[in-house]
Amino acid sequence: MTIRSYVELMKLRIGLMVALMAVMGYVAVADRVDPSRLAILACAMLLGSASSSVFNHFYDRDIDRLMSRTCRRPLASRQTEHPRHVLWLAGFLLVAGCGTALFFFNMVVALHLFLGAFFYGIVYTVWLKRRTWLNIVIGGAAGSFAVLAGGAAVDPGRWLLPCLLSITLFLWTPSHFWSLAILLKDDYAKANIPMLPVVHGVKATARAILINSVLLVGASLLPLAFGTLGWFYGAGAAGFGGWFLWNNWQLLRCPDRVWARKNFLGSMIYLVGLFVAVLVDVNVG
Ligand code: HEM
Ligand SMILES: CC(C)=CCC/C(C)=C/CC/C(C)=C/COP(=O)(O)OP(=O)(O)O
Repeated sequence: MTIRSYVELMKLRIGLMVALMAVMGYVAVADRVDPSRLAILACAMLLGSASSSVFNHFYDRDIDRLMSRTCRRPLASRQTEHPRHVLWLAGFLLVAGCGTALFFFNMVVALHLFLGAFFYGIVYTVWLKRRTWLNIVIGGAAGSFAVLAGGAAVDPGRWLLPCLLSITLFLWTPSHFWSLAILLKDDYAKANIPMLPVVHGVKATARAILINSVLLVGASLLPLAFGTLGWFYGAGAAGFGGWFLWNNWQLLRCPDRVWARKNFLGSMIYLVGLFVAVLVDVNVG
């Protein structure tokens, strides 16, 4: 396997977004942002996310082989005769991530980072993904731990706002993934993975996305309701939320691949929009 293959195992583009969520948790509660500590936090989250992604590649290599989107991945395409060796990389990354969090911040940050990796690598990948369409509803908590880790990096005692934002990220994940699952329905059916569109169909999935996103947008306004963020955030959360719900509504009216892709990409735009809304509110509000 090449270096490029090992980097591919880490799913770094997703890890960068996970790190961004930790940054969101940090800036939401920090009185003063220390750029060097923020960079260390982001690196620790990237290490934790990469660890669970490497394990996910290892554990899922059999089903990845069956899906057109994933069959060319390093372990699925048998770039190595001894895939088990990547578990040492996953372990090293996890120890490096948790050790960085413990050394530069505190035990709470390290615990949240570990739990994020555990929820993705074990709860979602091993226990749920192949068993139930609820896999993403429960496994989606993985990303929530990134926000909690970011808040705890400032002060574990300032837990309310990071908790409220982590509820938002928890509810964001199903809408994010189910949109993609509509696009990948045939792939998942080939691999016998019980994703919602495979089990209940595209229309039911589009309906579930809309219902879930109503809860998501409602939850995103909790920081305003609790007075932990101001109207700049509220306006941003309501604006981006309304735009995301409109996209979800179009997908329900026309549950095709075009709107599914728009919703998947829109889920990322929405999440970045929430991050910007937090940033503006804590700096301007
Ligand atoms: C267990 C929860 C999650 C599941 C099952 C999930 C599922 C997926 C899948 C299957 C992809 C396509 C990956 C590919 O084709 O390479 C993807 C892409 C992506 N996900 Fe998620 N996701 C989850 C949580 C998250 C979280 C927490 C974030 C960030 C906060 C996130 C951000 C992204 C991004 C940025 C991409 C596009 C990356 C790329 O194009 O390579 N996801 N997600
Ligand atoms: C704090 C911390 C370390 C959090 C971890 C957050 C995290 C990495 C969440 C999972 C993101 C993801 C790529 C899921 C896809 O898995 P999949 O197996 O459904 O996707 P695939 O089919 O593309 O492999």
